[in-house]
Amino acid sequence: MTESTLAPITLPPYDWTTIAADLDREGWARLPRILHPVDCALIADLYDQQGPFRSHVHMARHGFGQGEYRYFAYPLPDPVQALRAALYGWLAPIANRWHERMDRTSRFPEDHAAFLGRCHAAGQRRPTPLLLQYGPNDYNCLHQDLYGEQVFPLQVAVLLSRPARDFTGGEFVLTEQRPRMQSRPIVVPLEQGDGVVFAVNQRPQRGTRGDYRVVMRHGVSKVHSGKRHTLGIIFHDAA
Ligand SMILES: O=C(O)CCC(=O)C(=O)O
Ligand SMILES: [Fe+2]
Repeated sequence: MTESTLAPITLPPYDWTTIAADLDREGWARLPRILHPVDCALIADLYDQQGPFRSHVHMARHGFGQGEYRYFAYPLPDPVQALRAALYGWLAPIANRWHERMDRTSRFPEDHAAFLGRCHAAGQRRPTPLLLQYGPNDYNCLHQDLYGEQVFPLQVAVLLSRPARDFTGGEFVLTEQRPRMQSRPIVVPLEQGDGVVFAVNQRPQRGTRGDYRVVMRHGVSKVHSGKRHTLGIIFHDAA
């Protein structure tokens, strides 16, 4: 199938007040049915084409886990570009509140193009949206997608495959590291087309004596059978 068969993407009418409250409380929130199953299949099918990508990473070679991913090249395929820009618009105010609560001085512009301008000026010019592919026994070690000093504190992953039908195992996992405490594990059940928005690294947590910072990481448990594809949307570009 060709890229041109991908229809324009608009976001479902989410309740962003509830999403913001979930993010504040838990550090993640579900974005149900952000992509239609047809678009999920079309985007996953891009994986085997050369054209849309700038690089190909075999995770085992870097100690990142087992499985592979490809970073999209600019210009991004329409639906990826549309999702990235639309999601940023809703997430930037939440990111700004988080920065304020964490006593960070920088604030994010309303518009994603303006934030990318800042990344590019800082030497972070390479696109970071990616397509991941996992087969049997593949997994993704806990990590943080940091690519330079410019960091947007939230990112989104969209499950493109059907759990139990296309693959088994392969759960999306988060950990939360609180000061002076052991890490807390979180499993996020996703259906095909569901997105999850989550903290890239630090986030503020409300405590009895004001806000403190917790550190989050994300990864994927071992895939037992089948093939699992994910679309990753990271808002900062890479050096
Ligand atoms: O495959 C997944 O669910 C996780 C992908 C990931 O690490 C990312 O989108 O940054
Ligand atoms: Fe990641």
